[in-house]
Amino acid sequence: MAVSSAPGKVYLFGEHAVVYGEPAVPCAIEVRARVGVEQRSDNKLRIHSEDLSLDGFTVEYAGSADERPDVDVSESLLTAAMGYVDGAIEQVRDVTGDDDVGFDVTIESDIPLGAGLGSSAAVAVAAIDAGTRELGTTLEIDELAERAYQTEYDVQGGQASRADTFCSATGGAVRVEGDDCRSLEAPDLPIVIGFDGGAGDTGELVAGVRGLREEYEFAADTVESIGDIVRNGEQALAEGNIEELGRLMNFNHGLLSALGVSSRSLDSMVWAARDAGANGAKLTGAGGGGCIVALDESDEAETALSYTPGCKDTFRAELADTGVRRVE
Ligand SMILES: Nc1ncnc2c1ncn2[C@@H]1O[C@H](COP(=O)(O)OP(=O)(O)O)[C@@H](O)[C@H]1O
Ligand SMILES: C[C@@](O)(CCOP(=O)(O)O)CC(=O)O
Ligand SMILES: [Mg+2]
Repeated sequence: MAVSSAPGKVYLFGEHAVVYGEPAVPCAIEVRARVGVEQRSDNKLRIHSEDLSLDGFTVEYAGSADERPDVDVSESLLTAAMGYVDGAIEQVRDVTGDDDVGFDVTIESDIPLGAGLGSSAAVAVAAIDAGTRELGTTLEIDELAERAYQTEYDVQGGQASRADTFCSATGGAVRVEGDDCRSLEAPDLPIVIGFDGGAGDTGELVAGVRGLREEYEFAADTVESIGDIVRNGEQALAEGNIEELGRLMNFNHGLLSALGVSSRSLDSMVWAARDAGANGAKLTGAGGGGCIVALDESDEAETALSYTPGCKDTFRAELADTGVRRVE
């Protein structure tokens, strides 16, 4: 068996706009998905996941949808849950040229699902890395990131950026603009996360922004303005200017909100953090529900969030310097 782990991430700036070629700056954080992959003697795929928003489940099937057995979870949840793992295993088969190989896949994840912390990218990166290693191939990080991106692209209906997957594969802070992906020097940032306990559907939210952008020129301009914020944000990050980073994050949240991807609970967590003196706060990832990211050196934002109705969990996140980790 091969086991790999990969980190989740927060977006300092640029989610959604990055799908249309604007730059984005995500940072990997120390919450991880661990995926174990073991080759089977038949061609079946067995997926066991411990940390979905259900009590864990196991499915075993031979690859085609109609061969999937009934399990005690809703069809939509199961399809969503298996999409990324199926896609990752497709990539493993493509690398090794072995189309008939079966696997037992075990997923353990600390990353809340669908909450904007990049659980999908972490699962795809770790599964492709462990699966290819199980068959004797160790991928270069760039190829691993590219193949994980292909998985997200396929599952999200052809609407995805390379930001999450590159960040999860390489770790640290990164800058992604189209297919140009690079690592950035970043100071140790005082990152605080607030989580409303909910989730958003990435594919649907991306489609919503796409629709607005096609319908209104001002929505397209809003997407471009997010790109301008990111370019300023890179400068502030290089200078370690936390005040400026916070101000730009606030601005970025406002534009995401204008694009319809915030929610009442995300907005209340953002305001709770700001009122408590955070340098800035914004939603992270696709939005709709899930997490906000704030910058605050003191404990005030975390304390305020813990008393905020609608905030289910709050914690400080360490930057993850390492991306994919080859555990076994
Ligand atoms: N522990 C897990 N086990 C199986 N699949 C997972 C797990 N964590 C995440 N996933 C996959 O990732 C999807 C969520 O990804 P997405 O909607 O992009 O949100 P995010 O990446 O912000 O968490 C889930 O529907 C599931 O397919
Ligand atoms: C909205 C988007 O920019 C980020 C989605 O992040 P997450 O899956 O919600 O963590 C989509 C993408 O870049 O593929
Ligand atoms: Mg995702």
